[in-house]
Amino acid sequence: MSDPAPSTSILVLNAGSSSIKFALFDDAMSETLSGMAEAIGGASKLRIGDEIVDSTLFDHQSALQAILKALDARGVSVKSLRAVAHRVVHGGRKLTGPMRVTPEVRAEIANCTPLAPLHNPHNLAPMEALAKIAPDVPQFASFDTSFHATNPDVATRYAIPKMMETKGIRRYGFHGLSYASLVRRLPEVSGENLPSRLLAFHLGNGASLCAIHNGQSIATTMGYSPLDGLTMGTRSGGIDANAVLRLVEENGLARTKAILNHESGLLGLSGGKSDMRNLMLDPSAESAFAVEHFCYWTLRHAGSLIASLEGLDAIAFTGGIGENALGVRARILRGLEWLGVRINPDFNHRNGPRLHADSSKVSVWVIPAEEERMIAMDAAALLDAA
Ligand SMILES: Nc1ncnc2c1ncn2[C@@H]1O[C@H](COP(=O)(O)OP(=O)(O)O)[C@@H](O)[C@H]1O
Ligand SMILES: CC(=O)OP(=O)(O)O
Ligand SMILES: [Mg+2]
Repeated sequence: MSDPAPSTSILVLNAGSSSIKFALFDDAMSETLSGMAEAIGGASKLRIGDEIVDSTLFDHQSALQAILKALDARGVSVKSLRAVAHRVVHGGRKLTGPMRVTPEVRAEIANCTPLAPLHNPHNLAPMEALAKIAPDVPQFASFDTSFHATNPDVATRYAIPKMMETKGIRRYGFHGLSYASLVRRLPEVSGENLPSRLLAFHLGNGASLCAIHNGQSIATTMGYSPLDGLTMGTRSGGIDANAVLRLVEENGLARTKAILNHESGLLGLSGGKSDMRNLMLDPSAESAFAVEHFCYWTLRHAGSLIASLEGLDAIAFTGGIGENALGVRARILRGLEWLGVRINPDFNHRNGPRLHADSSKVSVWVIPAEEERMIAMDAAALLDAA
């Protein structure tokens, strides 16, 4: 990697529910520096390249401070950046494509916080902090929801009265920046045209699937918020609305929100572990059940999306679990053997990029999520157009 070139660099901040990933891109869109604050609030680490520079990150705010300090120590001053570009998880109905961050945009992102409580506050806080520290540096936002704008109404409408729909109670879908980067990268990695019927598995702390038809999202497992669909690190995934109402009656609104967003999923099932790496190392029956629940529900949802695609040509895994947890991938792919999926175990051990055996009727790939590059490309296009 070349030296970071601060004055022409775009800094990308990608705050997930358990991590802040960051990367610097130069004018030629080469990544000059990247890192990640991971497992924030738990066994946290701040990594820059292969170096671990800090390990006590209590929350997203202290993680951001540690990132800015580490960048400064490497000669990268935020004040001299060309731009800072952010991932924003929920743009709601109004924020539908990449845009410059203005006070009005920040207010709308704040309005969408109830729809993505684990994410939007962490996306917004760095924008506000940087607007104070470096007011002259332009900031841009790219939205996880945008990629799913191509979903047909029948996929996005809940079967509830029209009045609710006009208030924005509908399915949006998330991880769109990851899926958009996967659509861009898959032909480059595979050396083949983009498959027509592609099922993408974004398996991270948050997890979702996306049915991609000729490069466009037609269905996805997350809905109104990133709570729906698969079993996740701390989120329940799909749960009957009447069960939620009963939880609210018995525990109140605030407690129920905390239970479903922060205390459920792998954490709730295992009795304390949300991190797939830790779960896979733990021999307890609870941890094994949590991993099986994750795989089983991923498969149940995969079946639904394969039906929406009317068949399947290719599968791609991405996200921290999708890219690294070979046992989870093997279990999920075993559950798809009825479709003619066959993998080469050696390829799976090497984390791909190709996983399928020659005899497979469906091609299977591991494509590292490049959300940061996608966000930097969006910001560069807006800067060039200005
Ligand atoms: N080598 C690995 N083996 C198994 N799981 C892994 C590995 N590396 C990362 N993970 C899992 O990936 C998840 C985090 O994924 P990531 O996409 O980084 O999350 P976020 O949703 O915060 O962006 C965690 O459950 C973590 O344990
Ligand atoms: C939308 C979402 O769940 O994001 P993450 O996986 O980064 O938590
Ligand atoms: Mg993520």
